[in-house]
Amino acid sequence: MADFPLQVKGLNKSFGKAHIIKEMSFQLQRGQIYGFLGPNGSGKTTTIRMIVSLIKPNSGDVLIEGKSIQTDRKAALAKIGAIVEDPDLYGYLTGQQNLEHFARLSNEPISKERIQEVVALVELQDAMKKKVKNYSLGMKQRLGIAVSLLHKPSVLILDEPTNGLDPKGIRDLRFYLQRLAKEDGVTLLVSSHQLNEIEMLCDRAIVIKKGEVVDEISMNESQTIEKTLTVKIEAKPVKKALEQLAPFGFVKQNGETLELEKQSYEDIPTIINALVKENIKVFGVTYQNRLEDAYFTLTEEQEEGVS
Ligand SMILES: Nc1ncnc2c1ncn2[C@@H]1O[C@H](COP(=O)(O)OP(=O)(O)OP(=O)(O)O)[C@@H](O)[C@H]1O
Repeated sequence: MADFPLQVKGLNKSFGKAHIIKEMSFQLQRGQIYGFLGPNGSGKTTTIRMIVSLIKPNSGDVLIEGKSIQTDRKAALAKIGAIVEDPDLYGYLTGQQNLEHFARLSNEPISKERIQEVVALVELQDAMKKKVKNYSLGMKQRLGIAVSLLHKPSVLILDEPTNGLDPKGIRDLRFYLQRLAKEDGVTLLVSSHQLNEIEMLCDRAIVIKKGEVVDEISMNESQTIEKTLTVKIEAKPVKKALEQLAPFGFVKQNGETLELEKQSYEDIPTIINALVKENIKVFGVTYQNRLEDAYFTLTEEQEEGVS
């Protein structure tokens, strides 16, 4: 039987007359990392706030490990961890003191060993005696994750966790989160606007628009199918470039730009070389990956058909 630690069932939410979330339903498989994508204002944060019971839906339910957030709230929340807004850390306390403080606040007893475990998980051992006000943003983010993991949740929800992180911070975070999923079987839902990051981090992505799920995309497919890029090339003379690109696959001409579908990243230099060696002038090369393509198709082009 399929194992879904988080099930969102027919959620609706209105603010005043505005119907913001409409029959939102999706479910997450255990140990998988899900991206939660959608344009600004599409309802990601509102949905997440309902999942973690910060606000009440008008109708529908959320089941966490089968427990209803409506009728069995305490049991449901015992299995979920989240960072929705900036984690509420105390700057004048050390990392260790912060963790001890949040451990005391927890409904369930949390052992000293568990504190050490979560510190090791986010690799903050060396920073435990340091005051949090002296932490980098990435370290604060990791401490926030450690706090949210104290009570051993099986589902972890992160709302735009890479906001403000530098590239190294983003990469480190990705490694911790992937380890959590693969080694500890934690199921993650991560909202973000960084499509490349979501593609690297996640197994699947749920795409929403105007408060409704429009699709669920598997990232594994895009990783296993090697040739996923649409390469766009501006080159002159266009006709000659078109001839040179033909052996690489289907070429679409869009004004001065040639679009070569289903290419792999590693092939880009070979493609450019084929043009340059024929004295064709290359003015620009861009590429779009599959998630980006899918995202824009789902959230923009459909717009005309709707409303
Ligand atoms: N408390 C509230 N009162 C009234 N309207 C609200 C409230 N919270 C959210 N909204 C509205 O609900 C809609 C969805 O907002 P939400 O923050 O969930 O979107 P989002 O997908 O998380 O956006 P972003 O990507 O910009 O963070 C927006 O139109 C927002 O103005």
